[in-house]
Amino acid sequence: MIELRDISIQQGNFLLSDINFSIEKGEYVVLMGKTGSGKTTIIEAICGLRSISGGQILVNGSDYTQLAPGDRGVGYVPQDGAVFSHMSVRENIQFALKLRKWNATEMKEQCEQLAKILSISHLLDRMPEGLSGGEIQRVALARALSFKPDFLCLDEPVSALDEETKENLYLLFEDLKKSMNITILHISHSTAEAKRLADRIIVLEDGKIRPY
Ligand SMILES: Nc1ncnc2c1ncn2[C@@H]1O[C@H](COP(=O)(O)OP(=O)(O)OP(=O)(O)O)[C@@H](O)[C@H]1O
Repeated sequence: MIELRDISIQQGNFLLSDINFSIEKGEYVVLMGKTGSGKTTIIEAICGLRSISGGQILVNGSDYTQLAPGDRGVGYVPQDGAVFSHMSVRENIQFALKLRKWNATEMKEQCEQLAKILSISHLLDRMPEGLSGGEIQRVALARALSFKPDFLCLDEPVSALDEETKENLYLLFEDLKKSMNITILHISHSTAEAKRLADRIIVLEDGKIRPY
């Protein structure tokens, strides 16, 4: 279970305060809200990529608030993919595995299995420059899933994809939840997508979290 307790974040003139919500183990929660309402800010705080000015982030009762991003076990798919431009697709996908000292055979197997699932096997030896938006999203997803995270944060992960690829990814997300019991927090602007995937939808409005 992940719990945000009285989180406040100040960046420039933008302030979020007293953000409280929790997500049960294995639950799929979709976070909605107007553009600029602070959804990415919240997800990045959970991943340890934004500093918070108050409150606590608890995972299974342990305080993660000050933990380095790499020690949180959170897989993150940023809004624009944000793949590392100086690394090949394969190196991007294996990045977190290298940090975790997987051996070369395990890294190769895991990378190739994910690439197959996400239909990017033919891209493994390409550099990110020139990849399409949809290809970048799938590389980012493979990178986030590589180390088998317990918790996955998805920031509009299918926004650049065609309907058929979107549907394939929805099936993949549903399978991750069912077969691997991964806890998922997914930002979406699509009510249809949220209803299709979520166990629960929450909305960030006027700086507060409320149920849909
Ligand atoms: N470093 C920063 N300094 C000042 N303001 C910032 C900074 N980073 C983000 N903001 C502001 O914080 C607000 C929330 O941004 P955030 O990206 O979290 O919104 P969002 O809900 O994810 O939006 P969208 O749906 O458009 O992706 C925005 O007004 C943004 O301009």
